[in-house]
Amino acid sequence: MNQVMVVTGGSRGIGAATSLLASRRGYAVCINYRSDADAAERLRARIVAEGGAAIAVQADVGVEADVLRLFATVDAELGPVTALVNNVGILETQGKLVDMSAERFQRVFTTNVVSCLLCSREAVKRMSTLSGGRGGGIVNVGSGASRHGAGGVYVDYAASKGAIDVLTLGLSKEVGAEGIRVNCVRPGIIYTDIHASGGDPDRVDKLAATVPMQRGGQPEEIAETILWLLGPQSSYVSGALVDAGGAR
Ligand SMILES: NC(=O)c1ccc[n+]([C@@H]2O[C@H](COP(=O)([O-])OP(=O)(O)OC[C@H]3O[C@@H](n4cnc5c(N)ncnc54)[C@H](O)[C@@H]3O)[C@@H](O)[C@H]2O)c1
Repeated sequence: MNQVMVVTGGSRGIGAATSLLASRRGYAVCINYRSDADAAERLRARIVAEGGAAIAVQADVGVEADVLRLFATVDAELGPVTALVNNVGILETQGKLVDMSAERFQRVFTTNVVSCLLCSREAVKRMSTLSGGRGGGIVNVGSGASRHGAGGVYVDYAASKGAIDVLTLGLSKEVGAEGIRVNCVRPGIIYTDIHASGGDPDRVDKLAATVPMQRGGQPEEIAETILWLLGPQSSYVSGALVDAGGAR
């Protein structure tokens, strides 16, 4: 039977690199996207042109009804999910906590944390060996920000990534007996469009200069770590928070 992966926010950045690599490693892939249908369709077509299987599904994964529709579509078109990458994440403009609204906190937590809870719940229902599933793997994309507070300029984002760490630890214990491994990769400074939303276009280069390995990372390097965490080579790894940040 097919290995089926759902990648949330899979049309660009780390999500796109993961979708492409997963296809090359034999997964049928669901590329979830929220608004960029063109990018999702281009990636889907590229995967199919390479001989892979992929679908692109629009869904805001912070919205429960969208998540239910997403997983039902995957069931119908690819079969039950065996690997989930909770990749979506948003970063708003830099700022001080005292200037942040409750709406902003809610927006960041809904996208970064509630999405992870909703998608993980739907995946576990389908993967659990206790209810007839084949087992599987979940990788949450956290951030080094949960260790260092995102430099103190996005404390809301850092707090949401702290929640992802704890969600990983707790869920890995909850589903360990159900044939499901749950891990978290915590990227450092990676060259993607997320930095454009921070309000300082030079910030990513300034941050990359602070990395002990003397460079920022590429999305493909995080994708490799994610595929490792989902693959047989990491068969006894669960509940791990894996830093991929060049020692930063
Ligand atoms: N780039 C970095 O330096 C870095 C560092 C640490 C952690 N991360 C994390 O990596 C993950 C991927 O980020 P990226 O750097 O590739 O950024 P990105 O902005 O390129 O990709 C994020 C994707 O998620 C999508 N998305 C956002 N909200 C969504 C929603 N509600 N429903 C569906 N899709 C949604 C966006 O449209 C986008 O395609 C995020 O969780 C981010 O926090 C990135």
